[in-house]
Formats: sequence, C-alpha cells, structure tokens
Amino acid sequence: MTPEGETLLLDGGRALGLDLAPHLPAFAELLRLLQEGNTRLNLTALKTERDIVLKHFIDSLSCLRGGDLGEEGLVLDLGTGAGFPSLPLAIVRPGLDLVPLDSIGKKIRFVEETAQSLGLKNVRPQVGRAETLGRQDEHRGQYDRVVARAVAALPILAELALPLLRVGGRLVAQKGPITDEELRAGQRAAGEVGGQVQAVDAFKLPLSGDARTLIVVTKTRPTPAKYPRREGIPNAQPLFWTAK
Ligand SMILES: C[S@@+](CC[C@H](N)C(=O)[O-])C[C@H]1O[C@@H](n2cnc3c(N)ncnc32)[C@H](O)[C@@H]1O
Repeated sequence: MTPEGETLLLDGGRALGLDLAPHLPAFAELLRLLQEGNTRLNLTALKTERDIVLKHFIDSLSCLRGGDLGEEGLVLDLGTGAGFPSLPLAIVRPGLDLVPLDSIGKKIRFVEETAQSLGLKNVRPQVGRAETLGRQDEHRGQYDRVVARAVAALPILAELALPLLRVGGRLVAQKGPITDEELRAGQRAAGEVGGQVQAVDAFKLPLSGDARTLIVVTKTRPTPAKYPRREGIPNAQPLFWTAK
C-alpha cells in the first residue's frame, strides 16, 4: 500500500472512531490479494487503491457505527461477494466469529484463501443461498447478528436475514440512500418475519462523502415457518413491495 493509501485508511478509520494503525500490514496484504485476485477472477468493479481503501475497507467498517455489531458473537455476512464487510471486520474485531455467505462458489473460495493468507482464524466462509440456510436447523435461529452490504432492498433482506437470527439478534443492513417507500415496506416485511426496525442512521462516508444508510432490525419473535420462501422468491416477489 502506498503512503497515500495508508493515510486514507488511517484518516477514514479515525473518522469512524477506529485506530487502524495496528492493522496497516493486514489491510496492505488484503489490498494486494484483492488486486491480484481481481485480475484472475474479476471479483469487484473497484480496482484502484483509493477506491478499494475508501469504498471497500472504510465503507465496510462503517457498519460498526452505533455499536450494534458488538465485539463478540456469531455473525453471518449475507451476500459477502469478495468478502465485504467480513474481511475488514475480521481484522479489526477478532472477537467476532464471521460466516461470510455467498451463492457464488468462486467468490467464497477467494474469501477462504484470503482469510487463510491473512491468518484470520475467525472467518468460516460458506457457499449457499440465504433462503436455503434459513430452512436448515444448523443455521436457522443460530446467529447473533446478520450483516449485509449492498445486497438487496430492505423487504428482501428482512425475509432472508430474520430466519437466521436468534430472537434478540439483529440485522445490520448497509445501504445507500433509502426511499421512504422502501423503508415502509421494510418495516412491514420485518414485522411479518418476526422483527422490528430499530434504527435508521443516514450518514456520509468519511472522505468520499457518499451517502449511506445503516438500518438495524431486531428480531423480536420466532420467524413463522413459511419464511423464507423458496430460492429466488424473496427477490422476485418482495414482501409488501412492488417497486424494484
Ligand atoms: C452487490 S454484491 C455485494 C457484495 C459485498 N457484500 C460487497 O459489499 O462488496 C451482492 C452479493 O450478494 C450475493 N447474494 C445475493 N442474494 C443472495 C442470497 N439469497 N444468498 C446468498 N448470496 C446472495 C450475490 O451473489 C453477490 O455476490
């Protein structure tokens, strides 16, 4: 990582209340592995050091705002792609047990290899669809937190994530700006699958100034057995929402 990249990372971290200095070597290695993996596997559209530092690393860590992810517990990263937010989180929160989940095998293989190279023992990647895991005993109702960055509209996320949480657990959804219509549908969908929208935090990302929203949904009761619906249905027919 160049000195400019290190300064961006440190400044961005500071704006989020994080001291990333002890983690510079790990982030430099993650940057290298991501750029190298990208040329082989075309994993992410972000390719420059500046974009990766700000829009992957700092953006990922912004899910720590508000403290809802906590310092320990079992966290499923729904739709992790090339490992975001899981990999940055695993570096700065070694007490979290992270399960990065994606339906695309090559992405999960990359996350697995990268976690191994970085010596991250708190990352257990998993290939699969959230709808499938949500109906399996070893995953349904098992997670303390679900985090999801840039994956789906809130009503869809609520149906995919809430079945996986234990009662009292929380979904932390990292999104861009959210419309009132999506939020209303998300609130109704959360109620339908056993949850309640707890917080909606609109903020600007440090340094880039991009608009972001962090939405926290708490699971208040068990999810009815009919949810999640079968693979692809939550996306094709989102609960209480027709706009896509
Ligand atoms: C836009 S990418 C975001 C990736 C990553 N979270 C990030 O912020 O860079 C969305 C990812 O979610 C995955 N995904 C979407 N729906 C899913 C589902 N139902 N189960 C598992 N993975 C899913 C896709 O395969 C894709 O890799």
